[in-house]
Amino acid sequence: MDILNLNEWGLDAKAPLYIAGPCSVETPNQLNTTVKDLASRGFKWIRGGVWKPRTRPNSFEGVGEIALPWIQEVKEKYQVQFAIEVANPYHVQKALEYGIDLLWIGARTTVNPFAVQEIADSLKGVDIPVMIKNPVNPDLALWIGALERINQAGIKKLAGIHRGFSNFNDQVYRNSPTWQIPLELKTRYPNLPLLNDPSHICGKRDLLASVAQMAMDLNFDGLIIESHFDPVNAWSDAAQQVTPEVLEKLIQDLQIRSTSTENPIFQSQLELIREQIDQVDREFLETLSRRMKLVEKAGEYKKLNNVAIFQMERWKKVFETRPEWGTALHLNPDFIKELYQLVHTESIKKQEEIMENTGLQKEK
Ligand SMILES: O=C(O)C(=O)C[C@]1(C(=O)O)C=C[C@@H](O)C=C1
Repeated sequence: MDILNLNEWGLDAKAPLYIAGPCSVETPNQLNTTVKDLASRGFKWIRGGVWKPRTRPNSFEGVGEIALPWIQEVKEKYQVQFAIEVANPYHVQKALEYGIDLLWIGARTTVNPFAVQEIADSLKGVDIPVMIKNPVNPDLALWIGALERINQAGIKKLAGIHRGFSNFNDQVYRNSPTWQIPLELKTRYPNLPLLNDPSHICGKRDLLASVAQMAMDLNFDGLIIESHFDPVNAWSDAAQQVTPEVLEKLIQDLQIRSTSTENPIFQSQLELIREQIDQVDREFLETLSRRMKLVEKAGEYKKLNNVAIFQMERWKKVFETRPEWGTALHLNPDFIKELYQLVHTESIKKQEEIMENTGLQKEK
């Protein structure tokens, strides 16, 4: 993809870029009060939903295009850049008509290649930054596909927004962060600016700071956070918005880390640690390979005796004891559970291969 760095956007956009503002634009007064406060605290990029795709009907779906002249007014009054969500070519047309500075495509639109393509077609020949939120489901290819469609329409001021992924029963987050997906995106497209949206990941105010810090620790290029002058009475997403004052404090408290350092002592120390990690990984893989050889042996033995691959009692025991052993070694038991689930799946696959090479009847 042919993408520009944030500092090449020519819009005073450099990392970390903070975009703050209400979930939805509600009234001229709500917009004015919130933007005035944010601008006085140095926020130059404001967000505000005009059209709101909601999961279920009968919830507030945004005030619609009547908000656009209100936005124009606050942009002028407080000298801020304004970002809104677009979900179809009509939204794009209206946003451009009213001088909106940045467009974002929401998670529910990113999942639909037809919708994204229609937006892309309506952006041909237009020079405006576009940010694309991850699709609601954890599908990296779909996210990349949307970025490619918009990029192919000639948009080089392009960025991703990580807003987390829908989940069935995450007890902590509204949308599971599943950090490995945005990290994989960044690995594949190192110059693609990537923002984090703690508001939609957290769903509640008290988690915002920790997720925002995690994003900074992982080298995200900025944050898009919801802020409302009166969060509790917000018409949408009341639980996850914070006042401009709270937001300013949250951002001041963030530890911003650099990607690397020129400090030669740091470099040589890190190099030393990495050599040790290489060595440990070799030993780790040799151990894993030894385990797999034993699993193969067990598979051969089962084949000879026509015994089923899956041994529930044994597996239950393994799955119970390994997290305990891990805990004693200061390892996170949930991590060990995930690890052993993968290991067991691989064991079964290996033993399946062994069974398939036999003339004996496979038990189900
Ligand atoms: O104990 C066995 O029977 C094995 O084959 C090993 C193993 C494992 O990976 O630990 C694999 C499959 C069984 O379901 C249970 C355990």
